[in-house]
Amino acid sequence: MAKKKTDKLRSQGEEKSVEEEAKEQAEVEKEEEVVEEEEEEEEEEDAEQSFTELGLDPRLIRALSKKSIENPTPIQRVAIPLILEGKDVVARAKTGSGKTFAYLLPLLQKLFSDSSSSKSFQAPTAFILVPTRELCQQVYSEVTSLIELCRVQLKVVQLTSSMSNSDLRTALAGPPDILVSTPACIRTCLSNGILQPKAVQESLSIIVLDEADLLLSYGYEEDLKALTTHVPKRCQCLLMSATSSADVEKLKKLVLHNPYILTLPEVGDVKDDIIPKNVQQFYISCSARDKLVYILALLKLELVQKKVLIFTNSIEMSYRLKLFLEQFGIKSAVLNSELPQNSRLHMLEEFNAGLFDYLIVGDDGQQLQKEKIDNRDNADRKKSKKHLKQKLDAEFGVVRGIDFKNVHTVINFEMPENAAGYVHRIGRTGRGHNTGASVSLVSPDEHAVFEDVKEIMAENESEDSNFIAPFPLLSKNAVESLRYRAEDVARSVTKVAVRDARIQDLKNEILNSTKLKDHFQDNPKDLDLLKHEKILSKKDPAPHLRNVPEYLLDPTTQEASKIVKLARAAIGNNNSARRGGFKGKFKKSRNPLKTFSAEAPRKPRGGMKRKGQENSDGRKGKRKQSIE
Ligand SMILES: Nc1ncnc2c1ncn2[C@@H]1O[C@H](COP(=O)(O)OP(=O)(O)OP(=O)(O)O)[C@@H](O)[C@H]1O
Repeated sequence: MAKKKTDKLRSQGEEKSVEEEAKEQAEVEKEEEVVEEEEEEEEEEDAEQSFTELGLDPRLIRALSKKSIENPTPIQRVAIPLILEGKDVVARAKTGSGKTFAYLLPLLQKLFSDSSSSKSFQAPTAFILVPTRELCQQVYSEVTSLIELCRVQLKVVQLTSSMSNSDLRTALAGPPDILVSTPACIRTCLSNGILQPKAVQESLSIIVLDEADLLLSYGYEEDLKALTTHVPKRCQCLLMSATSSADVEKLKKLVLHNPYILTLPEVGDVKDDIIPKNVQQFYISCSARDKLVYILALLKLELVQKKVLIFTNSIEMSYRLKLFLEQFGIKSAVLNSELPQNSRLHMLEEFNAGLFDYLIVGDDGQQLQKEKIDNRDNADRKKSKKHLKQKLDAEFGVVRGIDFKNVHTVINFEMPENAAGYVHRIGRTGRGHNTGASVSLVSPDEHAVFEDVKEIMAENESEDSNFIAPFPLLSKNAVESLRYRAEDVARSVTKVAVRDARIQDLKNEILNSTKLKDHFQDNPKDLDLLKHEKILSKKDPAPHLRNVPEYLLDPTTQEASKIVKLARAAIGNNNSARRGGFKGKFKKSRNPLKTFSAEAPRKPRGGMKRKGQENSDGRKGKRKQSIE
């Protein structure tokens, strides 16, 4: 570059001595160096702007550092200073782009300085509203951990609609500084006089609507309307969303007074450019029947990197897959809407902590029914248009917003119902600054949805954009070499085995409850009862559990089943093998599901529940429904 400048000087036709030229050349070079240095510094500043430069409190920076988070993500770079300035903000950024810290960090910082004045208030200073209980728990954990690391005196509570009025009252006594909840629960608190509207008007200084694009589709519009009438004008409102849908626009008008809209360039429109660029996407075309062989090959031959999140479309298929993989020594856990809330959270924690590598998610859409809208009229809901939309959103109800940590690969064992579901599933990898990959097993009857997905990818295609390529690492021979064994084992995973596994998971959850352990210490007879029931059920299982009904078995499975029975008889051990036929091969302690220690009280039959006993989230016995 310096040379160019000197050439230019020459081209101007000036006659100079060699000495003068050398001097000039040196000056130009020096000048260039300075310019280059300045440019580099500017670039670095842009890319590496630190949390300190964003004006973040050193306590928060230290806390982040302890979590190995050193540099802000783009959304954090833009949002944090604005929120610190007190602006209302609508922030749209891809899933996994760090939106939670983008609002939590400035929110906490504001509360650090307000904490002394807020003590006279009768209601929390900050509300964080999310669509599901899982998200509630996730945000609550994140806030609690930051507060602990910062060593500040701030109190945070999470409230769910399933808590009794007295539990809600107890939680709100004080009051806490931060309340994490769903809109439905806040409405309950307001209408039951647990939260006084006047107190809210006086205290509330910041309200966050997280996963805003889901709040309306989850049916919270009326709840939000009920709350907004009590939100004071001076209250700062933040709206965080992964997409820019009509619902977000509606919500913006409903809640925000004078919003500062952050439209990050990488955020698309309804097509939702929300798959991180650092996720490589692959597909494998195969018949539905061959999917088990293919996934076995992928995992057994270690062709995908761990940790792996595997999506199916039903709980039944999830357990089938788990039992199938288990036969090959691949241990996994099933996350599904059937398991009680605390078990799901506990399983997530274990997966995130790296205690096991394969998590199968039954993305069955039922979770929504359990999670949202606790105390409202279902008949009305069924009639509403919203209900239809909720059904669609349920597609990613299990996964949306949940922060699965360090997932390297997402496998679509079954394709989701629609392209939006695909995008949300794939968005579980490549989060933060990580890279990731996805492999979708696509059968002929899933081609329509796959075509939709490809269309979306093509629309977003640019030089460094996403595309879906055939999975290159799996040869036909490799698949064929596993086919015989895989098909043999697949046949042994019967409907009854699947049902037993589901029931067993629920039982484990009951028996491993920490709170129940305390209860059993006080009431040993209750434990005897449960054990007795276990022994009885082992000795004398109901015929429909013991024997696979004929109509469920194809001839090969019947044959296999006979052989297994003969083999058992020959070794004189009818008890060691379980009804599923193979689960007993694995040690309890090594199965992640066996380590559940969910803290909620179980309410097994036989009146074991201690009066007033509470779940870890403050709820009183509500497990019965789940167990049944
Ligand atoms: N500055 C950062 N550096 C590195 N990792 C980060 C940073 N900020 C957040 N993360 C991590 O990135 C992951 C995704 O963050 P987060 O859950 O906030 O994303 P999100 O945008 O809210 O996604 P979603 O829309 O799916 O909820 C989390 O594990 C979080 O700890």
